[in-house]
Amino acid sequence: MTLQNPPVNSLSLDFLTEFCSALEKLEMDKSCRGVILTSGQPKVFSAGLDIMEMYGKSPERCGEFWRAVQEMWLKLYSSNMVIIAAINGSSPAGGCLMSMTCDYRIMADNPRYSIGLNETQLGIVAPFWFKETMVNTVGHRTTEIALQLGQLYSPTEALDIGLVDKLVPEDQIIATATQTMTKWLAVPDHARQITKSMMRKPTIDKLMSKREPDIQNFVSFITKDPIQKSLGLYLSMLKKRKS
Ligand SMILES: CCCC/C=C\CC(=O)SCCNC(=O)CCNC(=O)[C@H](O)C(C)(C)COP(=O)(O)OP(=O)(O)OC[C@H]1O[C@@H](n2cnc3c(N)ncnc32)[C@H](O)[C@@H]1OP(=O)(O)O
Repeated sequence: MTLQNPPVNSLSLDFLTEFCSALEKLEMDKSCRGVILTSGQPKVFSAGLDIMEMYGKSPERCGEFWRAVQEMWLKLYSSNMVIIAAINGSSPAGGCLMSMTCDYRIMADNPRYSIGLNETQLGIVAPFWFKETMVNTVGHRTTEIALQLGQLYSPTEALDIGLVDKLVPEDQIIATATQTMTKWLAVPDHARQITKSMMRKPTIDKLMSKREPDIQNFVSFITKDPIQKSLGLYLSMLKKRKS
């Protein structure tokens, strides 16, 4: 699957809806046992959640957006397929979350790229299921530091802490992902799927049982004046940096 939402694959409501529907089709297709997730945009895997979906929007619209973010995470994290992330660019915040839902992460070895959950840098707080996905990936202590600082890691640093599993030159990323997929698909599906579910089920069940309060939480947090102000400042910083 190639992410195509120019310019930076930000995760808008429309894009998330289309992504989930495409993933669902693959999930139901019994001939499809694995997916390689990559970006069709240069230099960026995904810029994370579309900040415009959280800035100046009505509570109803924010709620609809957050449900779509939850759905994307639930579909990816609980997928029966082998999902390999071929991270061919920067992957901050929601982009890092998306990568962490995959079974294996291969990143392009380019020091200009970065990956991590940088929410605190925007003045917002990663919800419990973002936090738990990271704990499940890199461990508690590393997550504590990473989340409080809103740390973005270079590919080498990400490999050191286990946030990605392998670095390769960018032009070899799909070939490496394909070789890795062959290895994963050699394991009998039922045994691998049960094992995957055993590892991830507690975190998935937790969000499933708290979906509505999590939406309410997000809406009441994101629509607060100081949070809107922080997002506005961050957006203008992004635009200024460009000019
Ligand atoms: C309770 C709340 C919990 C919320 C949980 C998760 C939050 C998130 O996921 S918030 C999103 C966090 N994302 C970021 O901080 C990334 C911001 N973007 C960047 O750092 C860079 O854009 C990036 C490294 C991805 C790419 O750099 P460039 O290739 O140099 O592109 P530009 O910076 O010039 O960006 C092009 C264009 O896109 C706009 N943009 C970038 N990111 C986003 C985004 N996440 N949402 C919306 N729009 C984004 C950027 O402003 C530029 O716009 P124009 O100036 O209008 O062209």
